[in-house]
Amino acid sequence: MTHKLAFIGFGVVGQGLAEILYSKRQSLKDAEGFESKIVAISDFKKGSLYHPDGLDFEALLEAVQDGGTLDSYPKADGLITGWDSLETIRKSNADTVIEVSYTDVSTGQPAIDHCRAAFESGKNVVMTNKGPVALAYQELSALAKKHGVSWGFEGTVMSGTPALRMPKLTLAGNDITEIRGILNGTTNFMLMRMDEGASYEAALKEAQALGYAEADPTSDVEGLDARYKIVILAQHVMGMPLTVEQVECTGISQLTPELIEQARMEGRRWKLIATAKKENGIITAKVAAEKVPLDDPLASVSGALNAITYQTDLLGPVTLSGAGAGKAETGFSLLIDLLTIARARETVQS
Ligand SMILES: NC(=O)C1=CN([C@@H]2O[C@H](COP(=O)(O)OP(=O)(O)OC[C@H]3O[C@@H](n4cnc5c(N)ncnc54)[C@H](OP(=O)(O)O)[C@@H]3O)[C@@H](O)[C@H]2O)C=CC1
Ligand SMILES: N[C@@H](CC=O)C(=O)O
Repeated sequence: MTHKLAFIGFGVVGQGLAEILYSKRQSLKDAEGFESKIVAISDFKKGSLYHPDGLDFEALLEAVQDGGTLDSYPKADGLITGWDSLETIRKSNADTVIEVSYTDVSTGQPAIDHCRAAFESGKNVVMTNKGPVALAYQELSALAKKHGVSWGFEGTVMSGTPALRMPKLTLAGNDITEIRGILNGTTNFMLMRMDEGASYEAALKEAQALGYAEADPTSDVEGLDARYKIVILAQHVMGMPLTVEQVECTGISQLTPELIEQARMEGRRWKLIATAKKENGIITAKVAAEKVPLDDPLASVSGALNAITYQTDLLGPVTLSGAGAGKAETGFSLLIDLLTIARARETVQS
């Protein structure tokens, strides 16, 4: 069967997934039996399109990448324009909603409502938006279950690097007592560039141009994005209730060239580290810039790479390193969530 997709948001990550689905369509069909079509896109400024028979991948990407909007997409019989996000979720014939709108770090909205509307309409959601997972994990997990649909959010932590799926599947049976890692690509990239002599402002601009930063980069530089991610890890991987407010949080905006130089003289490097620790059934978590010694494995994680160490009772420390942000890297996280849904559907049908 062909998977019918509705995109809410069509920025860096949305286009990243669309490019992968188009460029790998044959190999996905051959290797996985996976076929998809985009039936709808609803984006604030770029516009909204819906066609129940599917939109043309190439024409969509050409319109948005050449003109910045979907306005030049060819008009065809049956094409509907102008639906907002909730209309698109409720009225389209999609079976899966791809939620790739902005992460709102105060309320998680409107993405939480997007998930509610999708689940209540019997649609799966795959998303990279961290708000709903960090702020409404219990409610939305229960709602998806009640409606018999799937909720995938691998890309909310470390883009396509399997920071959620790897521990849940392959470390199952372990007690994970501590998680420590570099969870934000923008700040890790900025710290590398500042260590090389770039100014804070220039380093941030570069990270934005490379598609790593949040729409409001305050979330990156003040540690709010990493705070959401450690909350997601605590809830989903450690199975511990943790709220955003319980996580002490500082970012990197206070780091001056002098502080960076001083760390270098001490044989250390600044890194934005997120930690969650479980002791006697109580979880504590924080996000803060730390001067790590050069022999700490996290010291050599550079650019937009991220790394995470899971402290397990049966295996000891297990470290995973890989991309933390980026267009194709995060587009891939949505693909693996889609393939997981497709494989489960095949298993049920066979
Ligand atoms: N970039 C990355 O490397 C990663 C990003 N993420 C997360 O993925 C999500 C998407 O990121 P990214 O693609 O980089 O962000 P972009 O800002 O490039 O794209 C977001 C798109 O969503 C649109 N949008 C925002 N709110 C709505 C809404 N309510 N309805 C319809 N469209 C909306 C925006 O519209 P417009 O701008 O046209 O007004 C924009 O085109 C974010 O939540 C981010 O936190 C997660 C992991 C990595
Ligand atoms: N802005 C985020 C994007 C991925 O979550 C980051 O830089 O890590």
